[in-house]
Amino acid sequence: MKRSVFAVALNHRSQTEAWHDRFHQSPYQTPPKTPVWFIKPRNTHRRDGDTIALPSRQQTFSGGTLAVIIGQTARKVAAADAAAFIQGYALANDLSLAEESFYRPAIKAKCRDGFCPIGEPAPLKDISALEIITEVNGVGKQRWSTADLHRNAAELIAALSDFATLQAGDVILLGTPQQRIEVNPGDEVVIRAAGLPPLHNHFSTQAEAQTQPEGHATLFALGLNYADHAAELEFKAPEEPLVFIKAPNSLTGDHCVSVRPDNVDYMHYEAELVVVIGKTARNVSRGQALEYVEGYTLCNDYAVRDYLENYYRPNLRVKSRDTLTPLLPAVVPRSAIPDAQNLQLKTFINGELRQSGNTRDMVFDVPFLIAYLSEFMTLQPGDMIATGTPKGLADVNPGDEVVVEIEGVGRLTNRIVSEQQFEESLK
Ligand SMILES: O=C(O)C/C=C\CC(=O)C(=O)O
Ligand SMILES: [Mg+2]
Repeated sequence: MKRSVFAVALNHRSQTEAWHDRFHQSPYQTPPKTPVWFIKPRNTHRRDGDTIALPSRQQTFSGGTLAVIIGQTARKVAAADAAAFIQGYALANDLSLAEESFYRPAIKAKCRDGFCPIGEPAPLKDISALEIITEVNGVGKQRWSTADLHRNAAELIAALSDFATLQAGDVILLGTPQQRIEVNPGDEVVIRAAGLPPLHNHFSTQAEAQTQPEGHATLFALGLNYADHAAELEFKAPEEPLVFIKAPNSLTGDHCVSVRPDNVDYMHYEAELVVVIGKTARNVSRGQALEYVEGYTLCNDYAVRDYLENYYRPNLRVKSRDTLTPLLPAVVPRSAIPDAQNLQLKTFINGELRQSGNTRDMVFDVPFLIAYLSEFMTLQPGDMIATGTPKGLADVNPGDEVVVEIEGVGRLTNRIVSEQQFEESLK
């Protein structure tokens, strides 16, 4: 079953109390206005009873939480109606390295292999004050209540489905308290809550590789991976890849529409080379990395800058909106692209050239990115890496035709429509 696992940070009162002063300082400036979403991609997914390998020389923390399972397609659902879209609940463990910052997406801390085991589902009538208990080696270590969450399941379904259409089987993790329990190799951890099957996992230094990953292919994206684009946004080029994950609901195809939300000031295009993984990659060296590439395609990584907040920036509400990742379906085999680090990228708006760059200007090249990600995540065939965009961004408006073209890879055309036009088209 293909599914997406969404999670939310800073949703527990103990977290916002602990971070209160920091929220008013750089880089955050103000407390988050909207849920701080992140994605637990398919390499993190495990089941009850699975053994989970812990990274060496780094502290890993348990994050027992409640998972809400979506039962039917949910698009722009009001909180008052959300119950009809909930199939059931399960226990989950949102494992993480230390949460030292909420500014940029925490891929290395939260998306490591096995960092999201989810238990068996069951229906529950009332989760308004459900106690989530964590036991380590048979000893109760943590107990927290869903009554202390800022947003409940219905409110989170409403917030997420407002910009990302959810499908049956999708999951939302409701959050974790500030205090986290450290887990070590040899530990047996059980997450319990009344009315739900417990979630048992053994932790070790080694674990069997994930056989058939269940979730959607992961679409990684790079922020500020061209120094000239970083400069135009008044950032320095990052010293480590700025990786975020785009949700599959945002994908659309060639000659499709992309929806510009009404009442926003700035939605811009981003021409990007996309690498498609062709075979399972884990701990791959930079020198071997291209052997794991099936081929290349291209995407338009649109962004609605009005929705940027300094929490897991760029946040899902900016980058994972329905229809805002047009992707060329055809993949050009690696053999046909002798040097992916020397390709011209162009964007045309209504026939006028507006963006032009070359993949040689990437801050982190394709082999580096594959080696970097595969050091802590198993990359599977079908996973993709959108490698960032060069400078030359501009606003787009309803009626605009946007063409992204990458030398030797292809040409992707899409048209901008308003939210109102799009809603009309669905009737
Ligand atoms: O934080 C920002 O303003 C920019 C983040 C991502 C930009 C992006 O998608 C790209 O550089 O490509
Ligand atoms: Mg981008």
